[in-house]
Amino acid sequence: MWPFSSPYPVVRLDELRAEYDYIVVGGGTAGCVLANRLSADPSTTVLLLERGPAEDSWASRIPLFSANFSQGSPLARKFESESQDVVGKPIDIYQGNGMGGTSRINHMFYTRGPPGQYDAWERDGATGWGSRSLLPYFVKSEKAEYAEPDPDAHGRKGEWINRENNNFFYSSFQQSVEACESLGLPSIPDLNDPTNVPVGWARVPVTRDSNGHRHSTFRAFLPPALAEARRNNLHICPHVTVERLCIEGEADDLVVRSVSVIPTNGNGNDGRRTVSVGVRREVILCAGAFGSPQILMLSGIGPAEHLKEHGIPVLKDLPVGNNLQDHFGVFVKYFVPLHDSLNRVSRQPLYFITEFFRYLLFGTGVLLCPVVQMAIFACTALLDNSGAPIRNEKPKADAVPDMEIMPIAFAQGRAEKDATRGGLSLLTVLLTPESKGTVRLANNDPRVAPKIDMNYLSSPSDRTRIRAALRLTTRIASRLRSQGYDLSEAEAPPLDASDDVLDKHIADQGCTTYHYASTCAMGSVVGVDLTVKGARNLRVADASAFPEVPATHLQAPAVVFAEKCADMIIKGGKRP
Ligand SMILES: Cc1cc2nc3c(=O)[nH]c(=O)nc-3n(C[C@H](O)[C@H](O)[C@H](O)COP(=O)(O)OP(=O)(O)OC[C@H]3O[C@@H](n4cnc5c(N)ncnc54)[C@H](O)[C@@H]3O)c2cc1C
Repeated sequence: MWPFSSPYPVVRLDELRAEYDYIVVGGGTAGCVLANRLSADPSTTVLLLERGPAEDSWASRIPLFSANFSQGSPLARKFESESQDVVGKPIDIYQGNGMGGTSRINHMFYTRGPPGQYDAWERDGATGWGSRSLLPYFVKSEKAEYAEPDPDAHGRKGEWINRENNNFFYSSFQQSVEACESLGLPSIPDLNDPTNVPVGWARVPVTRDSNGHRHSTFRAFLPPALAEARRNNLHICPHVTVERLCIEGEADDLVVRSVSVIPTNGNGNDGRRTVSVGVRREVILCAGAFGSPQILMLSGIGPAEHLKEHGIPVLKDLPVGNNLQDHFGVFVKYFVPLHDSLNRVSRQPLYFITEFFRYLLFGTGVLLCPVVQMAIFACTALLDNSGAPIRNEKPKADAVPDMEIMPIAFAQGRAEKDATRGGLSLLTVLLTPESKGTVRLANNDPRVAPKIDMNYLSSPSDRTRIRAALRLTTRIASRLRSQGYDLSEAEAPPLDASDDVLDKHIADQGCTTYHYASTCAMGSVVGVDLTVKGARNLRVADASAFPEVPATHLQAPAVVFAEKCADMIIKGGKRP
């Protein structure tokens, strides 16, 4: 129902019950799924605790506005990383802050990831996490709203809508398709069908509903009518920060008894007003790749030496916060005609007003945020020294692409400053990094961002592969130009650039792609049932639990981790 006719049914901190069966910490991408599934049984009580707000305004659902997270949105939280050697400065990190979490501010791409990667996880010991085991969970949550989705690969009855971008909004996308095909990178007909070889170019589906609104996991899994219907057994409490878990027992038999919560925006005495809520069965952490390890460490589960430095009694020595991964990206920027670029919006106010009314009246146009509609996936091992795909080396069905190029019909920097031209960025991304960073406590305050060191390109193989990926990118740009597309270098290395020139470009244009993962990795921190090692009733089910960062965009895998976690909890019965 939209707009809301009555306020969203939330529960205040002072209204919480003394005890719940399940407490879900973090109402983000994964947390909304878990709260939905666990509260489906009316005899089960569930509490969902979220640091940010629950309001879901009209503007926050318009794709273009809601993806503009860096302009001080209350739904986004900004951190600064430690200085990164590769770019010589800290990088800005953003995460969602509010019900729906990062699915409220992200770019809405719905991509599941290559089946070969999940199968490799299973071979490495993650029993039950192979592609065949995960497919039913992808299908369960999905409502695929396109013409004829293959029923073996897609769901049509789930809660979470995704749809294809049928027509290309900017001509650079069609030009990129032609460039790919002439270079020997074929079409992937359906990026999310596990029977397709995941190498080539593909249209990227997005989580947007038929009204042209962002379909976050908040909208999908906890819509107002459902929250209202379940208000007796599902309590949703926004604007609170989980401080720590109160845990009893010995190192290999820990039991969480309660969760300590404080108001997020409180100050002075109010800010320290701690409420303790008891848990009968389990606590599930869904506070994201920075929040979940932070809460574990504040609760005494983490690297022993680090906890001692902060005066935190060590309950369990685990490598929490290690294994931080992200997809490192490098912008390659070109000038293109202004009319073929989102940069036009800021140059021509009249154009923006026309597009605004076009969206209001017809639900189409630039406010749908059609700046990325296709992406290119390749394996650097199958490129020659010049970056061109080797024609007689075909990837296998279980290939895991290690690079992605996203043509983005927008560019910052020089392209943004030129009033007469627009920008096109070819964002070149390393999908299977070997480099690992860390998340560590800055201090003992749960509201203070932890110290984040991404450690990008610390593995020599990562640098070699990002250079190879950039060579393919410049080759694609060269094809665009030879096809007659009006493109010239803004901030881009030339074709056949040396390693030194590429390294300088990487230092200038390296960036995060916001895919933070694996800080409570399966295998080292949680087991295959997502239970924290040594704990009886504590699981982690969000992007921090991935054994490694999936070679794709992360929201669909995060939802699948939540789906499988809920299924394991429901089938497993009572704990402890
Ligand atoms: C700008 C951006 C664009 C992206 N684009 C895409 C895309 O197009 N497609 C895609 O697949 N992926 C994309 N991603 C990545 C993807 O959205 C995230 O990896 C994924 O949504 C993370 O889900 P999560 O459940 O792990 O965490 P989140 O969704 O971040 O949820 C964590 C929640 O926990 C809350 N929380 C944290 N600490 C506490 C605490 N102590 N107490 C209470 N609550 C707490 C937070 O407020 C938040 O709501 C993007 C990410 C960003 C930042």
